[in-house]
Amino acid sequence: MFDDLKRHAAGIADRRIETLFDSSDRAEDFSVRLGDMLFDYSKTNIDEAGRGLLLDLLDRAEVAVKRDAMFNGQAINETEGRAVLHTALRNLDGGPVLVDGHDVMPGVLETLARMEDFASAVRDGRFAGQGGKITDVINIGIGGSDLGPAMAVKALAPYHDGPRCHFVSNVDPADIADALRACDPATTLVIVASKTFTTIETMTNARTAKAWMGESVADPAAQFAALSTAKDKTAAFGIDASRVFGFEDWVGGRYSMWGPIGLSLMIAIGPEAFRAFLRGGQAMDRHFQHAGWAENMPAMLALVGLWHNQVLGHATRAVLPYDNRLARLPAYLQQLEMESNGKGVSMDGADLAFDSGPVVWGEPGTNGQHAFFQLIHQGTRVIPCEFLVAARGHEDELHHQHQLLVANCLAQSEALMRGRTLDEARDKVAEKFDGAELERQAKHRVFPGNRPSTTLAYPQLTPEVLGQIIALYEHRVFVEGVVLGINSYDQWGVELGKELATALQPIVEGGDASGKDGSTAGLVGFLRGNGL
Ligand SMILES: O=P(O)(O)OC[C@H]1O[C@](O)(CO)[C@@H](O)[C@@H]1O
Repeated sequence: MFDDLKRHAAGIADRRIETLFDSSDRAEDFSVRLGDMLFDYSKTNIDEAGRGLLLDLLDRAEVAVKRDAMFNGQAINETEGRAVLHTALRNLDGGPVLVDGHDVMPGVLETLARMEDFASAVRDGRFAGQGGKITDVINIGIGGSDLGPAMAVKALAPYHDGPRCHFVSNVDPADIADALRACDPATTLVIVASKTFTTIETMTNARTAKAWMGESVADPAAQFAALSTAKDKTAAFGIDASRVFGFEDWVGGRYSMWGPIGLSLMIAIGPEAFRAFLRGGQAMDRHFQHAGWAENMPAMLALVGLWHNQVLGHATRAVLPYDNRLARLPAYLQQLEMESNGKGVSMDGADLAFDSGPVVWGEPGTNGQHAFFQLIHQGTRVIPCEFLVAARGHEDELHHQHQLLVANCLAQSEALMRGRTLDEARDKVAEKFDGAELERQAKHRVFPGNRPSTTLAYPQLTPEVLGQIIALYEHRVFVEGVVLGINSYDQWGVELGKELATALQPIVEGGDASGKDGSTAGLVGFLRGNGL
């Protein structure tokens, strides 16, 4: 799949990225626009020929056919026999979407309307707790039932005019305990978010929250809502059907924030702003479906990823939002990308002949600059960086501070590309040192440069722009997955640990650990000896 590209890469191995800018319109040529969003990949070593070979991948993998199959509701999640239709959740004014001949859109729009009614009632007090208007919402969920809304509530803080939102995910009792301590049970709404309504962490925390509420109010279940595909289980938990917001198995957990799983976000920012978020996602869908590949933002973002990870062999990529409210975006993308494309076999069960998706990690700038950027600039491994930056923040009175943020973002990608030569480093320290000491000191100040980065730039982090960004990354994952020939929509790799945890529970509660391996038995013994 990648042989031609690897040969091409070998041929340009010594070429420096900045020399590509000798052609004056490179910045324009090697960037993609959607409305007022810009994806700039000119600071990579991709040239015209390399881009041509990358674009060939899309045809060879029949990405267009598979993209259409996804939007048309075919069961492209082959190992689970399911369609993949999170796009239907934001198909606000679109046409019918058929699954097995049945149009899912009336159901999607009806659920959206019910969510809007409920969110409005919570926000304006028509739905109240047993002690009055809802002041706090606790979303209990994990993975895709947590990361999306948690990331988005933080991202859209300037639009947050509803009750406070708390997100509890970890089975570590510290997580729920901290949230409960901050809330009054009589004015708190608990949302249990779980596609399956079986996830051990979520169900354990939900029971803890119900017991906590039961100590203070007469009818704790009346202050619970549920977001799930499993209505029998939400009923068994005691949550009235009027506060259950269902979805179908064609919405994957990590793709689910556009529907009921986004309820906490909708309560926080209001139905109108939530619709703007959906509209942003839908705009990216339309672009992905209709733009030619070279002008197609998700496709080009995917090809840049494949170039860096599968062709050049860089094992990780850093996501670096110079937008502090996107602090949870790297964690969100870790699930989206790594749970989707962290697979070792292709769709037909054959061992993958190349690397699976990369390790994704990151932190907002400028914080990262004072932490791990040292390694990105001077470490021996190349880490492709993906910057995100807005033209303006929401703090108009502090715009000068925002400008400083932007200067830092642009400076980092420039520094990564240009680096600093030994001669330049010598000049820096020539006044202080001479002779062998000058050489030694200068060496430490050399930056190899030639390190690739991309920048996604947008006017402001509005709900609509956030929708575009999230849908952009979703489609990127799809394209990369299709080219790699894997199923991006299952997650069998999370099962073994879950099974072993279930088997270990009776052992950590005092059972016999002798059947376990020496390390596990030893750790149980140590922890027991220290209060387990
Ligand atoms: O929404 P649920 O069913 O509780 O699942 C939570 C998360 O657990 C996973 O299944 C992985 O364990 C994720 O894919 C999912 O987002």
